[in-house]
Amino acid sequence: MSLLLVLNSGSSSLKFALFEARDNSSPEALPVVLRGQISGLGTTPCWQLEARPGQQPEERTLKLSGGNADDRQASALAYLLDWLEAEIGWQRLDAVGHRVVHGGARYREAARIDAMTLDELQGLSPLAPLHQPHCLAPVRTLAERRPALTQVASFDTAFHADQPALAQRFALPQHFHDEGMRRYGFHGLSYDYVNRQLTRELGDQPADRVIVAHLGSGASLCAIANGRSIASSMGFTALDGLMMGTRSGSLDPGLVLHLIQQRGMSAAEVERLLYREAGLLGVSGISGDMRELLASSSPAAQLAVELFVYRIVREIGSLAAALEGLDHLVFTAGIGERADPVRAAIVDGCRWLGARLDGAANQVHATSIAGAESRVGLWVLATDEERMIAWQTQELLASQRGHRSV
Ligand SMILES: Nc1ncnc2c1ncn2[C@@H]1O[C@H](COP(=O)(O)OP(=O)(O)O)[C@@H](O)[C@H]1O
Ligand SMILES: CC(=O)OP(=O)(O)O
Ligand SMILES: [Mg+2]
Repeated sequence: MSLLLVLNSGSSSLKFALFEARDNSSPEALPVVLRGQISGLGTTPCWQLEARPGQQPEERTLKLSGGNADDRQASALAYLLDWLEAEIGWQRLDAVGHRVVHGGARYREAARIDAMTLDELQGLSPLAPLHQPHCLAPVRTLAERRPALTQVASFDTAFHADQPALAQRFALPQHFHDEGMRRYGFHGLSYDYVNRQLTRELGDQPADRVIVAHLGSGASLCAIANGRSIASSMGFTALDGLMMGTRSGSLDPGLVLHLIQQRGMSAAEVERLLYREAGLLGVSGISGDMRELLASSSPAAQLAVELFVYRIVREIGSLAAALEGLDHLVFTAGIGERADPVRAAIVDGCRWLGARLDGAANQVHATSIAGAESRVGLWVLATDEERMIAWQTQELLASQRGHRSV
């Protein structure tokens, strides 16, 4: 059996999955051999392994060395690589597919990683400091341990690469744009997968005007018209747009200048504030984890959740304008799939668009949560970035073997 290993470094988790490689399959058809994650890297690290044939699922807290999130990411990776080596052994793998958050202007589709690619992708780290170093760390480690192993990068940015020119442009002189300073958009593997699932739900009919809300530790929205990304709330970096677990999302660029010029903050201090000390964590002063905020009776926790919802509702308005209307709103990722009160508040804010919730369906996280009178389809669809990465990896290998699968 040929096996594909997938590694997905998010801002609060390290996810992994092992798939059986099968040519000519769709992403949905790839059989999963095992799957799990180390979650809660910013709070309480937890090891989770999904049930496998004849085995119970595992879930336990994990003691990881390191005082800060970066150190915990590194020890989570070391723990996982040791576990994988003992569990499957590298020699059984066809390839490893990695989620790489930033592909810049050059990487518009999945790519095999060689030393030059790795250096180029490493150069994009300042544009995704919470992700890019952690996405690339396992590539380096595996290249050292198993130099013959094929490694592939699947990009968060690729799904957005063909957005209309206006959606990609900042209001800056042309040369900045030519030098790569433009809106890229992220979470593209998730959007691609979720959009496929919506199309299946609609009887293989791509919908005209869709907004997908990927609400995890990182959060963004994507406007999808007939299957193609036409705008996203994230831009040049994954700091833009919505309020997130520890990221501020969009704020007045004049505020950044103020922090530097009037408050005397260094660039590194501003980066730390906006990426790691803001968002749900900064506003609540309690946690960047939505579960903890929903369980808290503190007014600051309530304010953080209200602001999170308010920003999403306003951004939905913006993307609905870009789409000239809205037919379907889809919730996905950690918060989108599991936090029914957050979904209910967002849908309430979208009543002006004709959205009406089926409260009972929402509470049980049903696939369709639209009330009978809703003019907008409302959906909860689980994302599967690992599956998209496995499929893209397999497609790339097949095309390089000279027989592209369909
Ligand atoms: N039952 C739940 N209720 C509310 N929020 C949840 C629940 N489960 C997970 N989450 C949220 O989902 C986030 C993780 O989402 P995920 O998509 O896995 O993030 P990432 O990939 O960015 O690490 C956590 O930070 C947590 O806030
Ligand atoms: C791009 C991004 O923010 O990813 P994540 O949500 O996995 O942190
Ligand atoms: Mg994620």
